[in-house]
Amino acid sequence: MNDNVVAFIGAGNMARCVIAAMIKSGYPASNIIASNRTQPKLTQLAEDYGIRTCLDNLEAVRQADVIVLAVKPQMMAEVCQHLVEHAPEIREKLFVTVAAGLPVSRYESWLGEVRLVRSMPNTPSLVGLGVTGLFPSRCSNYEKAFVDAMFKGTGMTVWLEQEAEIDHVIAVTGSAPAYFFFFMQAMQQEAETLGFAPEQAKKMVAQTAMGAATMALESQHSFAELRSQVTSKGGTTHEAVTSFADAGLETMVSNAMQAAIRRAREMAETL
Ligand SMILES: NC(=O)C1=CN([C@@H]2O[C@H](COP(=O)(O)OP(=O)(O)OC[C@H]3O[C@@H](n4cnc5c(N)ncnc54)[C@H](OP(=O)(O)O)[C@@H]3O)[C@@H](O)[C@H]2O)C=CC1
Ligand SMILES: O=C(O)[C@@H]1CCC=N1
Repeated sequence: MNDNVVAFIGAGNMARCVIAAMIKSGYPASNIIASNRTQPKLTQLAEDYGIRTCLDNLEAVRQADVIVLAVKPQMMAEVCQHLVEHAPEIREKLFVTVAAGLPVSRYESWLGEVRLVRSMPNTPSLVGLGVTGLFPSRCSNYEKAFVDAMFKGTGMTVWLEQEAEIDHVIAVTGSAPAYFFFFMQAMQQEAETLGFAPEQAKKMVAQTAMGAATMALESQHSFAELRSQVTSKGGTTHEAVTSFADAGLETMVSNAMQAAIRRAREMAETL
């Protein structure tokens, strides 16, 4: 499987996350190539992971068995149409896309009836603690197994039966690191107001988040039970949590997740 050459078109945040995961799980750097419209990120990727890079998307896809489309959704039509116009033979290759919003039918309108996996990783993939949702179209079992292995190093993979579930994965895991970062940012700000130095406050908050997440993963208890273990009757946590509840935390979270789903659907209609 490691003989397949994988080309990343677009070498931004998400390409970097997946490349890091592949290298970590032992994929040969010589079989990974990234192309980007500008040089700086390519130089960094080559330095960090020893992969091959180029500035020409066509050069990258011509060498590849698997093509990972990792540009922003707004750029995808232009990128796909350029590839297929100048290298129509790539229609025979396996495509993987990381883009939010764009449905399989849109890729088929640009590329024809290609074999494609829609993926939705998240940024913690960079440290092997991500979650990636995967939806296959026209793929063989071998190709699904290959893509699963490609993303295994991102952390956890979840194969989906319905394409619409990709939008749910966006809300639950794809966009979600930002929710936690926002929460931690707010906690750090308050910790600094209380007098902790910025670096110290950041570490205290992040360590607490990691501790809580690790406990949740290792424990059989529900989130509600774990929360109640922290909450002494008549104590401090009760006051803090009641303040969140009174401010409508659950509704806020639900609204935010639904907003992410709505935007993914809008993108599917407008891009
Ligand atoms: N960030 C995230 O958490 C997640 C993102 N995604 C999806 O991943 C995709 C990429 O997002 P992200 O990595 O954050 O975005 P980035 O902006 O970091 O990366 C996109 C890259 O594409 C390059 N690019 C743009 N146009 C072209 C082109 N014509 N040819 C070659 N390269 C090009 C850009 O180059 P330049 O350096 O010149 O700008 C940039 O490096 C999006 O579709 C997004 O929906 C999916 C899951 C999570
Ligand atoms: O914000 C976005 O559109 C992308 C998809 C999920 C995370 N980042």
